[in-house]
Amino acid sequence: MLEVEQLDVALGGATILRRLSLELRRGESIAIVGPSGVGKTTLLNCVLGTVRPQGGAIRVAGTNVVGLRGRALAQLRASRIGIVFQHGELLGELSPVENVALPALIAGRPRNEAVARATALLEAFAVPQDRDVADQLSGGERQRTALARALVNEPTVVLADEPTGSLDPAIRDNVADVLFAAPKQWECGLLVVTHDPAIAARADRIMDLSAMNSGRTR
Ligand SMILES: Nc1ncnc2c1ncn2[C@@H]1O[C@H](COP(=O)(O)OP(=O)(O)OP(=O)(O)O)[C@@H](O)[C@H]1O
Repeated sequence: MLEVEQLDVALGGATILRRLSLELRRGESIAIVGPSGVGKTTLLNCVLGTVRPQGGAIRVAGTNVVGLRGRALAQLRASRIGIVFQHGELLGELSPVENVALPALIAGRPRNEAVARATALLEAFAVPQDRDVADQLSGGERQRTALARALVNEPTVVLADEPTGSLDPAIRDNVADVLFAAPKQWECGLLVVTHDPAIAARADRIMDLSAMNSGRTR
């Protein structure tokens, strides 16, 4: 699903990731942990193709992201990768269904199909659908909507950067239930960056970047 092989990344003259390898399989979740500045978000950005590594390969469903540009990169990202951010990053003035359907519409799916899939995902994640705009959703509902949006194009890989970081503990657990059920339920791989040990512990595997990055120099 996702193979990272011997990844070398330097930013601003400093080595961030060195010879980093990992393999994420279908139905599996991996928590990426490590101290602030170790390169967790940088790793996600490399998978997205927004940070270009100096060396190594990142294969998403067999296609190497490294070296892909422009339209080919955008297409791979849209069809194969879903993203969940810390604060949901929904479009507040659109409805929950519109937020979730949007990536499917951009990918060229017919409107009725996009709306039907968005509606089904929101229902599965118990997000109220009678709200006019996403700004009316609670924090937990927003994150569940963001996960629905990440899944709407049936991605190979879901990347989540501190997806529960802005939630209080009771709601955090509810969002984590939905998040960690996703790989098996929707047949994708899940890469979660987190500072929260309770969230990391729910992943199938934990990778500590400070331990994995051999010979890192700052
Ligand atoms: N565009 C850039 N140019 C130079 N340095 C950068 C750039 N982007 C990130 N960095 C640096 O790379 C290092 C890794 O950043 P990254 O955001 O990946 O860390 P992180 O592990 O996700 O940290 P946190 O847990 O605080 O979010 C940091 O020292 C950061 O300042």
